[in-house]
Amino acid sequence: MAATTFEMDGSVMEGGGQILRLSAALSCIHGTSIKINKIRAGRSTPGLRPQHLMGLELVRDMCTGSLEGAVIGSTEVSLSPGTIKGGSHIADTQTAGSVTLLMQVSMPCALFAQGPSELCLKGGTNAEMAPQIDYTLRVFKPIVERFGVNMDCDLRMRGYYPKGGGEVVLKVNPVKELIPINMMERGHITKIYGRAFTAGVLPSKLAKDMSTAAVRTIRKEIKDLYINIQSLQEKEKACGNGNGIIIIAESSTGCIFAGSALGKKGVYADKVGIEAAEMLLRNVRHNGCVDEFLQDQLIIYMALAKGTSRIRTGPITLHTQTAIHVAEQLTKATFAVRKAEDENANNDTYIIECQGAGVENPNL
Ligand SMILES: Nc1ncnc2c1ncn2[C@@H]1O[C@H](COP(=O)(O)OP(=O)(O)OP(=O)(O)O)[C@@H](O)[C@H]1O
Repeated sequence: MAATTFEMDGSVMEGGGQILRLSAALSCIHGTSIKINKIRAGRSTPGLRPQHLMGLELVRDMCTGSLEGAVIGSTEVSLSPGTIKGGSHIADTQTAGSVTLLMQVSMPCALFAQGPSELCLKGGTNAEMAPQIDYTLRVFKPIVERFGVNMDCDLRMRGYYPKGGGEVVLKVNPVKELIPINMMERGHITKIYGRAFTAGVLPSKLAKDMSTAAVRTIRKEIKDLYINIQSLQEKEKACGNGNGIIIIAESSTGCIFAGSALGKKGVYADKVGIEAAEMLLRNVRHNGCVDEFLQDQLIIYMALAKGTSRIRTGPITLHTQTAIHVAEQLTKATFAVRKAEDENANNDTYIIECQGAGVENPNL
């Protein structure tokens, strides 16, 4: 391993898998070795879980690097990256480990590759504590494309907890550099829509119950918009049993927000619908341009972009604070967070500003 190995403390702030994903991706992009210790020390089962391990192995393969200490349960790993070549790679969590979190770790690397990448990612597509694939496709994708990202994602099979079995194929073209984004005008909400689904042996009534309860909850606060939440029974292209909902709101200025939830044993379907609706309302109320999840997911792109990015958002999450901490340690980007004080701001409106590092793809 090269003498300049950076050490990252995996236990700081959020202390979860996100530190690992961001550190590995940035190490890969910069071609600098990294050692991450105290991995997921903030979690009840510390160390690498299948999703984290597969994510690290995927990054190692993408950058023809080497990985030490990467086994399930490990709390310390070292990554020595080589060149990011592009090409086809497969990562299979063999569990319901989230494919969207595999996308989180691998996509930034693919952007700085020598050529196009095609990544076949297997696991859970609609998993707890992670973006549902519908969130990644309908909320994350259109916004991240504003950085100049060119991606395509083919959802081949949905998979749920505990079986997994989902599959997506992600195609990413490399970029010379990323463009900064400016999302400061929230405008007004013009559209609310979504999907409530059941799959496998679960009755289709659950989807209707989730949808009805969600619409009723949103109606209490937003009275003048048609809310179109489709109830679907996944028949083909779905592995195992599951139910869940995602509700998306769009604004007149192109902002996109979501609230989502998944069914759990013993939880009534209408509760699942209400949970998603309340999440959406919470994210619409703060008058920002991105929701509480997109907030942390955009940080790495802001940090890599060439120039100043600004996003208006709600209260800064611990995930976002952690992402900023990692990005400032591993890139030359600097972030400033302040309260918004214009006439459209309320007590919960904040602005994240980033002087991006302007990382250039040396391979193009
Ligand atoms: N409902 C949701 N909608 C969209 N994104 C979500 C949602 N829930 C979580 N996320 C995103 O998923 C990521 C979760 O990161 P986190 O580090 O907590 O997960 P992890 O790798 O599973 O690790 P750990 O098990 O250690 O928590 C974050 O980027 C967060 O914004």
